Amino acid sequence: MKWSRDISVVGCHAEGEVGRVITGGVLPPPGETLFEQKTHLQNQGDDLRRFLIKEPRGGAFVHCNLVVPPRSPETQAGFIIMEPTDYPPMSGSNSICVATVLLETGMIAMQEPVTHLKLDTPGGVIAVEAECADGKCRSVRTTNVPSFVVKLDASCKVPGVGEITLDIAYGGAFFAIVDARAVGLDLTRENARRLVETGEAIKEAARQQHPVVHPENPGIRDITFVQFTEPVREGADGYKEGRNTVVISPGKLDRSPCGTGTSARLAVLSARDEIKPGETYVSRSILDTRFICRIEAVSTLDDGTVAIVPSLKGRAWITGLHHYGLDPEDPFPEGYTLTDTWYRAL
Ligand SMILES: O=C([O-])C1=[NH+]CCC1
Repeated sequence: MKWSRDISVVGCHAEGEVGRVITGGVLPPPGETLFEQKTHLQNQGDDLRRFLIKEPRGGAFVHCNLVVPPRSPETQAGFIIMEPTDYPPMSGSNSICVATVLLETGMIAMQEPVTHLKLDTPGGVIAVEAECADGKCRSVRTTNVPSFVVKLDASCKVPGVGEITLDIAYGGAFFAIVDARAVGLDLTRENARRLVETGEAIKEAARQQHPVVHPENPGIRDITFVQFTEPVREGADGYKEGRNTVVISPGKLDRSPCGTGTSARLAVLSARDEIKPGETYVSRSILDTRFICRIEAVSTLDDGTVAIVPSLKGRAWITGLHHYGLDPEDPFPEGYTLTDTWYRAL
């Protein structure tokens, strides 16, 4: 066997959402910050993402996280999130996968019963609290970056859908949040393809009609995801509970409750005075997996925007240890896609 590339990857999923973790074979990209490193990868090193996420080594369901040395003070490691078409600044399910892999593979020493970490991401520093026992992470609580509302009840004209109302908020990426009833779709597995098609149409229209930029980082801009929601109700355990599903381009649903999407939704609920700091909120996915969430604090951005600091707790499971190699004669060194599983050509 003669490979020109040999990349070590730990397979993992958090509450059903795949979050593979690159643990070897890739040097850190240049850059003084994780955001600069992410930008370098995006602009000059995207072959890594294509090699691992496109077929035949990946698929439209794959997310990959590159572990890099920390850049911010007091952090123990950093990670850069690579998705089927994007490099989001932060990701809840991926943060739970990365923390679980770092601790269960011993890259960072596990402390039982609780390990506290600070991890560096392109969207900022996040705090992680992992409940550990017998060498395993039983749960991971991530305290996310400040999340805030951009617009409530914005109008959006969507070809093939009509005029709808949506909220726009940031939770580590920008989300257009739509009540699923407005498009006549229930959040069921059977509706997955229709939710994706409708969500992608809404995303394109919302990006054009509602351009957004992060007040503290002009490099973080544009709506990345559409989140469909069901109304908040009281769950069986007495906590407020809301189901959602997030559409991830080019064409899949987040199988987890989506930590950044839930963070954006909590910012909207807080702005509408429908949830208080410290109150438990259960976010459920289309698979009915759960993140247990809270608003940990209320803060203000540099421009005076009111923000919340949300946390989400869930669990990840390691599914395999992989070496992805490139045979110099492989005809697909940067992979390929077909619209049968990728929904649209890339
Ligand atoms: O949990 C999260 O924030 C996400 N999961 C996949 C895309 C973003």
